[in-house]
Amino acid sequence: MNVHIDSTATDRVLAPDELEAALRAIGAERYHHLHPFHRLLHAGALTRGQVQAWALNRYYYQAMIPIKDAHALTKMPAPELRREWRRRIIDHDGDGPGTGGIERWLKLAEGVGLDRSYVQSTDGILPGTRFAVEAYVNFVRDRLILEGIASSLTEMFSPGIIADRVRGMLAGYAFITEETLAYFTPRLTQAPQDVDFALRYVKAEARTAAEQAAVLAALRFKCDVLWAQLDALYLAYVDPGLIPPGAFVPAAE
Ligand SMILES: O=C(O)c1cc(C(=O)O)c2c(n1)C(=O)C(=O)c1cc(C(=O)O)[nH]c1-2
Repeated sequence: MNVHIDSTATDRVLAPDELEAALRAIGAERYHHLHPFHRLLHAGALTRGQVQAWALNRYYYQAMIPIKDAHALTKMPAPELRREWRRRIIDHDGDGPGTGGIERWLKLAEGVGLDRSYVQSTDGILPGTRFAVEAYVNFVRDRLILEGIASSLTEMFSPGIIADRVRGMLAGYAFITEETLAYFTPRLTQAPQDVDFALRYVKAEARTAAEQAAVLAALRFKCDVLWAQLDALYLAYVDPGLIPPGAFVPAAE
């Protein structure tokens, strides 16, 4: 698979710290903390049904992350790379029944009043969620490992939004407790650990202008994956409220 050259790239090779600054600038401009759906969610401005729609749809992202990471593993020739990356799969899948991020997300979904088996079926998710999440999995499957690792770097920006979310949701919704949001607590340490490795890898391995352009494009793509999921939620459950056939319909409140 070829490296994809971004039309906005310059020919100049960036110093590693310049590359990091360019990655951070993408987050400042495009990360999903800026999306109107998140602003409403974190401000306590949504109904319980809208919060349920968010939890239900985001489950699909959570459930597919280890599949995405398993694709990444198949492209890693070195044991030390795989050792680092397989930790991510364990973070999400756990190392036994009842453990791991996916299980904690199911608890969050149950905590907001959803049925666990309905969530696991993914029957009620939006088409936009499905297509965006699958685009991420396919991206990591089909592109270079450098691009796959770079696409995980949205996690550079997640501790900030997670802290805002937990604070805002606890303050804004009577039906949310700290226990409901327990998913997010370990993410505050896991995400920086993930990023530490991925950022070092990308800064060391993206040596040509074309590789650096591919890394920047991968992060923009991933911001789009996250943004598109929130667009789908906003359109279906906020404004204009176009719920696609077969998707989750909140109970009247
Ligand atoms: O709550 C968030 O806003 C948020 C964002 C992201 C992200 O930036 O992709 C991830 C997560 N959470 C998360 O919990 C998570 O496990 C995760 C894995 C990945 C990835 O790309 O491998 N991103 C994220």
